[in-house]
Amino acid sequence: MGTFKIEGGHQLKGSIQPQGAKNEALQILCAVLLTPERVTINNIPDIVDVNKLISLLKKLGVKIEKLSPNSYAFQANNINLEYLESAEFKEDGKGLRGSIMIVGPLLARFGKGYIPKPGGDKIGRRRLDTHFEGFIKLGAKFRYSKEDHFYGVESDKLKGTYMLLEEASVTGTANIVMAAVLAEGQTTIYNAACEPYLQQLCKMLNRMGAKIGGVGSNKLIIDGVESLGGTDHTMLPDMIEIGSWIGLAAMTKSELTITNVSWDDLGVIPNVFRKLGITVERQGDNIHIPKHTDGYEIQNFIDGSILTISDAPWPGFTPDLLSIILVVATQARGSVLVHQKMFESRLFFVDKLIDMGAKIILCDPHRATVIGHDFQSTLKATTMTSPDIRAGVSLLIAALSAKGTSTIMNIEQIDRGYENIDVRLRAIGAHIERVD
Ligand SMILES: CC(=O)N[C@H]1[C@@H](OP(=O)(O)OP(=O)(O)OC[C@H]2O[C@@H](n3ccc(=O)[nH]c3=O)[C@H](O)[C@@H]2O)O[C@H](CO)[C@@H](O)[C@@H]1O
Ligand SMILES: C=C(OP(=O)(O)O)C(=O)O
Repeated sequence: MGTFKIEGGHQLKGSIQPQGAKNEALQILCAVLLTPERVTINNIPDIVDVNKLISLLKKLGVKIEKLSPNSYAFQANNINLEYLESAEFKEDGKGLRGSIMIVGPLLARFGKGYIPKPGGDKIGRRRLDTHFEGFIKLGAKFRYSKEDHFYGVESDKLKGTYMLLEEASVTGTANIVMAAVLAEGQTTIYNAACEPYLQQLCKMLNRMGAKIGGVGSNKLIIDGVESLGGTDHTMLPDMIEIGSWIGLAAMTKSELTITNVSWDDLGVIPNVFRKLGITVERQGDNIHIPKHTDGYEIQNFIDGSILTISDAPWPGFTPDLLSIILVVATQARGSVLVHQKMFESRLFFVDKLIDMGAKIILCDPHRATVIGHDFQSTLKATTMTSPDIRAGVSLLIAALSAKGTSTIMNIEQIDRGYENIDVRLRAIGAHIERVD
C-alpha cells in the first residue's frame, strides 16, 4: 500500500496542464473493439485504471503499439474471444469500472459480450440495469450468474429500436451507443447521458462511419451500419482534474494557471466554484486562479438562504467534483450544504476532515453542511487512508493546506485517476513525497 507524506502550508505557484480525461479514455478505448482497422488515440492519461483497460484489451487480442508516452495505436483484427471465458478475465474485468464498456462493442461485432461485476470506486450501489436493459431492448439474450457475479449478453443480430433510459447513466449510454451503431435499423436513445466525453465518443464513432444524430442532446438517433473503419482521436483534458486544481489553488491561497482546459466543455464547473467565492478567470483557453489573499466568501441564494451545491446528470454539476467542493468550503467564509444525490457512500470521508478540525455536519449519507473557517484556523495534519479517488484528492488538498506533515495511505486510489500527481504537484512547489 503506497503512501504520500505531505508537508502542508506552502503556497504553490505556476502552471499545470491537465491530463487527458480518465472517463473519456475508458469509453474511447472500448470503442477500438468495434473495427478491425487501426485506431490511433492521443492524450491517453498514464493512470492505473486506463492501463488496466489497455492490458485487458491486449489479452483480448487487440494489437497495441505505443507511439509516444500518451499516444497509442490499436487494431482489433484478431480478437481472442476465449479469453472472455477464462478465470483470468474474471479477475481482470473486476479491476475497474470502465471494463463494463467492452460489452456493447463485443456484443455488436461478435454477438456476445461478458463481464464480471466491474470494480471502480466503492461509493454506494452502482447498478448496471440501464446497460443490460438497453442490450435486451436491442434483442440480446441476458444471463447473470449470481454465484460469481458474471454478466453475459448474446445475440445473432441486434435490431434497432426506441428506448427511454430509466436514468441517464454515463457508461450505460456509451455501452448502448456502441452496440447500436452496428445494429440493424434505427435506434433512438432518449434520456441519454450527454456529457462532453459521450459527445467525444459519438464524434469518434461518426468519424469511423457510424451515423449518430443528436450528439450533445439527451436524444440520440442512431442508424446502424454494417461495419466501422479506423480513425484518429484526441482526448479532452480531464474536467475533474481541472476542478481539483481550482480547489487546490484557492485552499492553499496560491496563484495557479491551469492550461488548455477546453473551456467550452466545462459546463457549469467554473460557475460552481465561483459560488464558493473563488475567482476563476478565463485567459484564452487557460484558467487563471489569482492568489486569494483575503480568502473567499460563499454566496447565498438570492433570497438570502444558505447555498446548496448538488450533483445532477450533465449539464448539471458532476458528482465527481462534490468531494473537492466540500473540502474547499472548509476554509471559505460562510456555509454551504453539499448534497450528493447520486451516490450514497461518498461523503463518509468527511470524518477525516472533521479530525483535521474542519467544521462539518454529516446530516445523512447524502448531505453535509460545511461551516467555513475563513482561514482563522488551519486544518491540522493527520494520518488518513484514501477511500476513493476523489475523496483521496480532497484529502490531499486538505493536507497541502494543513499545518504540519500529513500521511495519506492507500494512494493507489489516487493513482487510479491522476497521472504522476506527486511529480506534477512538486513542480508547482508542493512538498509531497511518495513513500512505498
Ligand atoms: C468510468 C466512468 O465514466 N465513471 C463515471 C460514470 O460512472 P457510471 O456510468 O458508473 O455512473 P452512472 O451514470 O451509471 O450513475 C451513477 C449513479 O448515479 C445514479 N444516477 C445516475 C443518473 C441519473 O439520472 N440519476 C441517478 O441517480 C445511478 O443510480 C448511479 O448510482 O458516471 C458517474 C456519474 O457522473 C461518475 O461519477 C463516474 O465517475
Ligand atoms: C467514480 C469515479 O470513477 P469510477 O467510475 O471509475 O469508479 C470517478 O472518476 O470519480
